[in-house]
Amino acid sequence: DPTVFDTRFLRKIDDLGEGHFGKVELCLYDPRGDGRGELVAVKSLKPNSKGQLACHLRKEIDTMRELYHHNIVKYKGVCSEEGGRTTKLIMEYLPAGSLKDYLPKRKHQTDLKRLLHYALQICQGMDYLGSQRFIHRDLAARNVLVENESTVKIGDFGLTKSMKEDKSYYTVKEETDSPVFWYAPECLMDCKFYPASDVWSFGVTLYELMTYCETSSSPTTVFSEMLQPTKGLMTLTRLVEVLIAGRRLPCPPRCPDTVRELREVVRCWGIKVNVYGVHSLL
Ligand SMILES: Nc1n[nH]c2ccc(-c3ccc(NS(=O)(=O)c4cccc(Cl)c4)cc3)cc12
Repeated sequence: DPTVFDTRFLRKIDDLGEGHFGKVELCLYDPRGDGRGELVAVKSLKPNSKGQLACHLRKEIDTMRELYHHNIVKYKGVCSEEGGRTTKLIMEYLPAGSLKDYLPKRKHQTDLKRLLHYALQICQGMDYLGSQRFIHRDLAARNVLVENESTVKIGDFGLTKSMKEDKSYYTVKEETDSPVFWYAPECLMDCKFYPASDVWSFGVTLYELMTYCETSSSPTTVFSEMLQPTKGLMTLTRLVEVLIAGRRLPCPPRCPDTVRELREVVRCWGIKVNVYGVHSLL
């Protein structure tokens, strides 16, 4: 079975990213032992992670197994260790890394047309995800990978949830280390995630694209300055207050009005009320 990887032949080369409970590593899978094996990206839990997190990773694996799209990172298989008690997710390796790694270094070679081409591909990947009745819940530039200067792929599904047949949203039970500055108001206020919540996060990701993912202009930097000096839970309360007051991330320099309108007025951060929970900001 080509989707089963033997841990004996998996050798770590580098770190690719780290979440609260997991990590993504670049590994060489070299069953012939001649150093000419295949480079893969391996997602695993950090040591001493609690049992329920192993269940989360297995659910992420089950999700990725079902996804086939040009703008979604390819699932390659799994690698089990410790007698099957721990499982690692094996994905295709994209050497250019995430938009967060790539854009700041390529600012002068990336024009508006290409930024919007990336935005379109993120939409195409997310549209496919929605068509499979999944809500991503963590769309952000750090989770969008660059295959080459013309192609990007959604690269992490750690918070992705499937909507039950009879439901149009997902209720969060417990959440740690939440990417609150990418969250729509209904997520912050009611812990409910709708497909439209991903649209809000796409608006924040579009803002990251238009600022070339520069840390000085990042949503975290800008919102933290906006909310000073709150900390912890107060940040969440204060963030909801400023969003209800109508404040938003600023329009990046040289951002065309059409893109600003897409983000702020028409689709992503619009102040709308409807039964489907599209940003139920009053
Ligand atoms: N360069 C790559 N090729 N294939 C990949 C698959 C995933 C990733 C990846 C995807 C997402 C991240 N974002 S991240 O914020 O580091 C992250 C978030 C949640 C959980 C974890 Cl373990 C890591 C970091 C790396 C990179 C590559």
